[in-house]
Parts: sequence; C-alpha cells; structure tokens
Amino acid sequence: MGIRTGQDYINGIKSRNPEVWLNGRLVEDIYNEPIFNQPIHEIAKLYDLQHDPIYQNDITHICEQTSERVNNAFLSPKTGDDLQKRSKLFEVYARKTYGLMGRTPDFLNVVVTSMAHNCWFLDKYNKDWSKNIQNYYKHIRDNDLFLTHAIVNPQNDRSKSSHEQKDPFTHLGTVEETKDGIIVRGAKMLATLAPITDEVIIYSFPGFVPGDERHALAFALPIDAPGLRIICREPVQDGKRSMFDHPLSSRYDEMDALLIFNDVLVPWNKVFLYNNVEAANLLYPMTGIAEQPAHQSGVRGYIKLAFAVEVACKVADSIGVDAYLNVQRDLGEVVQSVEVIRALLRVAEYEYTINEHGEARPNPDALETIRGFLPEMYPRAIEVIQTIGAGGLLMSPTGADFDHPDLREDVEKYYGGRSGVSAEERVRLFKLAWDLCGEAFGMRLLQYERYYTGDPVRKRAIFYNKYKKAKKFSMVDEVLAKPTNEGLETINQ
Ligand SMILES: Cc1cc2nc3c(=O)[nH]c(=O)nc-3n(C[C@H](O)[C@H](O)[C@H](O)COP(=O)(O)OP(=O)(O)OC[C@H]3O[C@@H](n4cnc5c(N)ncnc54)[C@H](O)[C@@H]3O)c2cc1C
Ligand SMILES: Nc1c(O)cccc1C(=O)O
Repeated sequence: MGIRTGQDYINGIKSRNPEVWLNGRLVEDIYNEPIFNQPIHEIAKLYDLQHDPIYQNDITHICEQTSERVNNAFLSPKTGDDLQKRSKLFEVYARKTYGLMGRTPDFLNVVVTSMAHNCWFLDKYNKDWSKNIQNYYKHIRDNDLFLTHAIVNPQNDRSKSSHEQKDPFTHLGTVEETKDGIIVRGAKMLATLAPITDEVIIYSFPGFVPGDERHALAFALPIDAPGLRIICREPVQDGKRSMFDHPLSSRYDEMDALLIFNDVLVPWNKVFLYNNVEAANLLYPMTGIAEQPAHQSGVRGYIKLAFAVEVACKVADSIGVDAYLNVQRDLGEVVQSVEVIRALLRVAEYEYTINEHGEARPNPDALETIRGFLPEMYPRAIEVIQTIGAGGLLMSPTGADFDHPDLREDVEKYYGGRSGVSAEERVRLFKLAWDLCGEAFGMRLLQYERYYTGDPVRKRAIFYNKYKKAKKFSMVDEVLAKPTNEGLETINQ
C-alpha cells in the first residue's frame, strides 16, 4: 500500500471501535466526537502532505525493499544524507502543527524503525522477538500506520518497584502464557493521542529490578484490541470552541490517556520482549530508540520554541512595548534561546556517527543538551509572553462581541494596538497568545516540554555521569602535569 492519504487515515479511524472513555462516558463514534474531530483532521492533513507535489520528495522516498513510496520516518538512516531527509520530514510536520503536536505519526514510526534496524539486540535474547519486530516494522511501514505508546508505569507508588505495588497487576504485567500468546493485565501511561491512532506499542524506560520479570515486556496491538480500555484525561476544550477565540486549542489538542489492559491477548508474533528484566532495561539505551526519536523531538521542539518566541515578539510589537529596554532584553534572550537550539540541531545532524551496525545516529550530546535545555527555555518563553502581554491577555472580548453591531465601535476603539494594528488584529493575536500561555491547553504544552522525555532531573544526572566517563576532564590533568618550575628555569639562566 505505501503512503496513505488523510482520507485513508480517517477511514481507518472509522473502521475501528476502541474502548475510549471521555468525561465519564464511553465514546461511541471516535471520528464524530467533537473533541477528537479537529485533531483527527490536523493529522489527516499530514498524511495528505505525502501526496502533495510540493512536499512529497521532502517527506517520502521509494522503499528499496518494496519499490513503494513510503514515509521518511521508515528510512533506516545509513548516511548523513538520510538524517537530512528525516530532518526535513520532522520539520515539515512540525511547521504544519507549529510544534504543538508532539506525537505526530513520525515520532513512533522512527522508534519502530530504529528497533527493527537494531534487531541484533533482540536477536541475542530470542530470535522470534527479533523476527517479530522486523515484521512489525514492515507492517506499519507498508500500511503507513499511526501509533501511540505508553512506556511509563502509572504513578501509584514511585518508591516501590513494579512487583512491590499493592496489587501485582497495577503495573502492566503478564498473567499467563497460552498457545496463542501472552495475556497481559494492568496499566501503562501516558498514551498521547491514543484514541485517534491505529495501534499501540508498549515498552518501558529502564528501571526494572529482579522480581519485575512479568512486567518486563514489549509488544504491539491494534488500538481496539479486545480488553484494552483507554481513559482520557479531562479535555482542555469541548470541541465546540470558536477558532476565533481559541485558534490553537480548537485545533491542536493532543489527548493523553491511561491504558488499562484487562486480560488482553497479545499474539506471539507481536511480542518483542518478554519476561526479561535485563533486556527490558537495555532496550532503550541499545536500540537507538533514545537518539532517533530525540532527533524528531529536537526539530519539533525547535519549531515550538520559535513559534512561542514569535508570539512574544508580535505581542510586544502590537502594543508598542518593544521600544523599552527591559522588553528588548527579554525578547533578545528568548530569540537567542531559539538560536541555541538551532545550532545544537546542526551539530546533532552534521556531527553524526555511523555505528558498527551501519546506522547513522545524530550526535547524542547535542540532542541530550536540547532535551536538557528545552524544559527551561520553553517555560521561559511562555513567561515572557505572560509578562509582556500582562493584563491585556485577560481583557480580550470574544468573537461574538466583534459581531455585535452595538459593540463594534467600542471594540474598534478600545482594543486596537499601536498605530497600524487594528482591534481585530490585536485581539486575535492576544487570544492566540492566551491559548499558549494561559489556557489549560497551553499549560499542558508546557508540561509536555518538561516531561515528554522523562524526568529532566534524572536525565541531566545520567548525562553528566556519561560525559564524565567519556571526557575524563583531561585538559585539567594536562595542565597539572606540567613541571611546576617551567618558567623559573629560563629566568634563572
Ligand atoms: C503531556 C505529556 C505527554 C506525554 N506523552 C507520553 C506518551 O505519549 N507516551 C509515554 O509513554 N509517555 C508520555 N509521557 C510521560 C512521560 O514519559 C513521563 O511523564 C515522564 O517519563 C516522567 O514520568 P512521570 O510523569 O511518571 O514522573 P515521575 O517519575 O513519577 O516523577 C515525579 C517526580 O518525582 C521525582 N522522582 C520520581 N522518581 C524519582 C527517583 N527515582 N529519583 C529521583 N526523583 C524521582 C521526579 O524528579 C519528579 O519530580 C507524557 C508526559 C506528559 C507530561
Ligand atoms: N520520550 C520518549 C519516548 O516517549 C519514546 C522514545 C524516546 C523518548 C525520549 O525522549 O527519549
């Protein structure tokens, strides 16, 4: 089949009936559910880009194995040029969604591509796991599927390991083996976009300890697998909000969900790892599924930060406050933060390495530095929007006020910006800014940047420890090894 259109994607959504709970009710029709409908259309637009002659060559390629056109997320990067092709895809998708949708189809398709490319790792433990991931990769590539994932255990008691939780099946685990596959029970979080995807892949961040064997597993399933329950977080919009009043939250809200597996059968051919703590802990560091999606996150995060910074600059300009030194300083700072991320991305993409398995990997230090700083830079950009927009962010009238003839004159007079900025221009800009920096939608976007990659505190600590091992701080040793009487000898002669 190869690349799908937006309509193909929508037809897929309509053909399935996952068990999705939203606000205490079972959603009967995912496509027509107002809260999901617009985000479905935003994803569909990305699928359509694959057929758009302006974008097609930038985001797709002809598959060597099938001679069909497939998305660049399925390209196993072997050269720097391949990394560039991927980068182009990430940038196109991110620009179309302003970086606000983090888990567009490219993200997990890159994860599975990397796992399959590094099947040597699974091969060491079990040849079937390795074969299964390779077949799964072909399945999602050739059917151009959209995946969600859940790699974190629910937060019940973080001071205890999986097998120490009150109920042994709080964290997802295997109940039994059957001739058809494994039966799994328990929960996993936090599956972004789950209700509007085709399939789910389950694996874990490292952290299992001996005793956790039943929880150490990886597999994939269709999103409507019998027994899989999806409980959505409270929506940040009702699906009926006006695009005038909420230009971002009405379009780009990515629903997040908890996945509960009520004795779900995972067929053997979809099991990628099972009953093995060591393999489950090494999957993330060994198969490129940290670095390859971090490239997507880096490009997407760059666009999102650049977008927030543009909003800050436009808000300042629209009310003439960017004439003040303090405002210029803040704007200069956040513009520089965008430039820092842009530069780091170039380092990541050009200082790549080819590993012994022939896979091109972007520079991990640069990507990890992005992952370290974005959770600080993005909230700072949001703070700058809040500070510069100040009370005006809360004062905006609604689109309905603009439409009412009795209010028109007041609205035009009192809501306009600096000379040349009409009331409608300014109000629409401020509403967009408020979606980003004040609404629940914007706060979720901020929380996403803080936590999408795991706990930033522990990530930084891991980075430091690796850096220390690799660099050994040899310049200091070198200078200290110099003779302490070097200069004195010549002076005394
Ligand atoms: C908007 C959003 C979307 C997301 N989408 C996805 C998704 O699609 N798929 C997915 O799998 N995940 C997703 N995530 C989840 C993400 O992977 C986790 O939020 C992240 O890994 C952090 O884990 P946690 O939220 O369980 O926090 P916790 O690990 O519970 O941490 C909570 C706090 O306790 C501290 N803490 C906890 N344990 C320790 C420890 N051992 N040592 C020191 N400090 C500790 C942390 O520093 C933190 O401050 C998403 C998260 C967000 C916010
Ligand atoms: N956050 C990640 C995820 O959810 C899947 C794969 C990789 C990551 C990551 O940031 O490393």
